[in-house]
Amino acid sequence: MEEESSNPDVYPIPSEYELVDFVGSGDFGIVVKCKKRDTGETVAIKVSRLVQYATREVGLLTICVKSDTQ
Ligand SMILES: Nc1ncnc2c1ncn2[C@@H]1O[C@H](COP(=O)(O)OP(=O)(O)OP(=O)(O)O)[C@@H](O)[C@H]1O
Repeated sequence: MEEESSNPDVYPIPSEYELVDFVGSGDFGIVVKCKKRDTGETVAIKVSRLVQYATREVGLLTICVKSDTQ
């Protein structure tokens, strides 16, 4: 039986995206392959289990992007 944490149906995907496939899961959430409905662009969306995890990861990625562009 599929583990609940690996089931994309239990996670919200923004309505402008269509769910294509489940990609993988980490300690803090899942990653799904999606297609943007208006442009057809393929993207990976990470859905964190808790908003605190998302906030922390966005903060860390922001630091990485800033460091990379300096
Ligand atoms: N942008 C991406 N494109 C394609 N696959 C991705 C992308 N981001 C993550 N993945 C896949 O989804 C899986 C889960 O990613 P996730 O970031 O949730 O966990 P992780 O990389 O194992 O780290 P952690 O457990 O610390 O969160 C990854 O192992 C990888 O296979």
